[in-house]
Amino acid sequence: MKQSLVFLQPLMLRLIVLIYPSVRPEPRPSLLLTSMSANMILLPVTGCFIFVFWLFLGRSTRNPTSNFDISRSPMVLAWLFFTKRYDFISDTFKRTGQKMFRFRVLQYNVVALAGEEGRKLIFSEKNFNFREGYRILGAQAPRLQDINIKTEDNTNFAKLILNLFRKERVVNVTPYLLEDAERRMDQWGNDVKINPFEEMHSLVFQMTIRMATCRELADNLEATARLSELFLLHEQALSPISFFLPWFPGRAKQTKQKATTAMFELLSRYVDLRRKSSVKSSDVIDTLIADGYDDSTIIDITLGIIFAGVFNTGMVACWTLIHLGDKFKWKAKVAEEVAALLLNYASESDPTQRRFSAVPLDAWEEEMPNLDFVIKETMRFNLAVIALRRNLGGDMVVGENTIRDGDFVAYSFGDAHLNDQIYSDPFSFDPARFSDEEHQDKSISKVSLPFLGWGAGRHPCPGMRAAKLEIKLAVAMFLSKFDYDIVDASGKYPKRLPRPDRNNIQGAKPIGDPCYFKLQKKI
Ligand code: HEM
Repeated sequence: MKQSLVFLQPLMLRLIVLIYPSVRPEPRPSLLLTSMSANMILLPVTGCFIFVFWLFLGRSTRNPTSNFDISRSPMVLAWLFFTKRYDFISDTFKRTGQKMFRFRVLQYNVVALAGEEGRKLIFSEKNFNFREGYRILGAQAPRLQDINIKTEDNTNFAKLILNLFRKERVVNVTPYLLEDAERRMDQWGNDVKINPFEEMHSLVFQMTIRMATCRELADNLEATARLSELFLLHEQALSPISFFLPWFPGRAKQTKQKATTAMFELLSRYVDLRRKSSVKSSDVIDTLIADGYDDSTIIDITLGIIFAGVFNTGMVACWTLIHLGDKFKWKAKVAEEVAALLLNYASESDPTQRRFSAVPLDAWEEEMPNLDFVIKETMRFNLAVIALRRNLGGDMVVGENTIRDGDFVAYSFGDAHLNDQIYSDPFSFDPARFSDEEHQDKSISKVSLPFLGWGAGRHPCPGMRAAKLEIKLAVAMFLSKFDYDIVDASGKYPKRLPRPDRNNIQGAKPIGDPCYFKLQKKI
């Protein structure tokens, strides 16, 4: 079988090369099959050829005898890397007992790193490119270039975000974020059951839209809900095929393009509205207009911000409340902290939103140590990011191995966050490990970069201030408005709480039976 396939190898390559311009070395217009019907037949047939070709014949790795190289079919490795990324990396490190291994994902080499040295390397090496790492192998943001809309080059996205989320702008938007939170929570009512991964997530989405666009859009709940649906549609279109064969004109590509076009049209209306308005504000769209960006670039930037924030921020807020609902001592501590903050800065007789708005940004950022520990522990426990980079600086020798020019480099946050040499009993949720209480984890301070939740080294998260504030405002308002119990569909405390899907590359989605919050209004 294998021998006959070897014989067919050049033939298959020729066929692929003839049909698809994107993999052809040189254009040959006369041989291009252009009709739709021909394509509809040829695409699946060629897809099968590609599959068989890679499954059986793709080179495993350059040196299958070394322990560094994982010798399995690149197609199987690609599948594992797409569907079971976290498990595949952790299991392979466990099995090999090494701190570094290389594997092939279709045409790409990926070097996975582990341990303190690996961590320091990936976060500090200047030749490891962040953008290139995520562009091909990371979760895919909606991009206007996918619908053939040109934008200005915006290479320093991180710097732009730091500027957009500088202190005075965040201070201006805070009262409106609180208004969003209060309005939503009042709608939830009393003695009701809500699904946090829907209701809380949707609130944080609205807050992110407010942070990232303009107040007209954030105030329009219908338009915000539509945008949320479109992000979900775009996310759901991500499949192994769309990932590794982005040019393949299948349903996933069409869905992604449809969703991106609809997002573009929706956001265009608001950019246009703000451009025509005579009253300027400090909202992101107005700031970008004032900085001279064209409409497409403004939309591309806002899509990038929403994408960067939306899955993580909403998920961290939801998981924080799940953990608090399970750890009564911490729920009480954080609720007391919120009450003390309000007492300190606001008059008790004022309405809720005004009391919360009276708390200065510095106090939200610095005077909530218990909520800080809980959020940090939530991120340690739940976020299973696989950091990605691409080596663009030539071959690099690391110990006995070489990371070649063009290789991708991957590091699983779980290697630090769920490591029992750094965090005692890492699968138990215990915010005290970060506190100065006696049962803090002493080993945390003895290693480099033990906590990576907000990035580290050359790429710290520039959205941290905005994201942390959204989470704190939503959680604080929730705790001051409600007593809540976690319940399952039958109304009882769940036998097992939901767990984060560590293999999901789009964020820590819950797996297991759904759980709900049973709410009792306090005020
Ligand atoms: C809870 C929410 C968030 C979490 C947990 C989070 C986490 C992270 C992490 C871990 C990294 C580093 C990734 C790596 O090294 O490979 C990062 C980078 C980044 N984050 Fe966030 N982030 C959040 C919210 C946001 C928001 C709201 C924005 C935008 C406003 C944002 C924009 C970015 C950008 C642009 C980078 C890349 C920085 C660079 O290129 O140097 N993030 N984030």
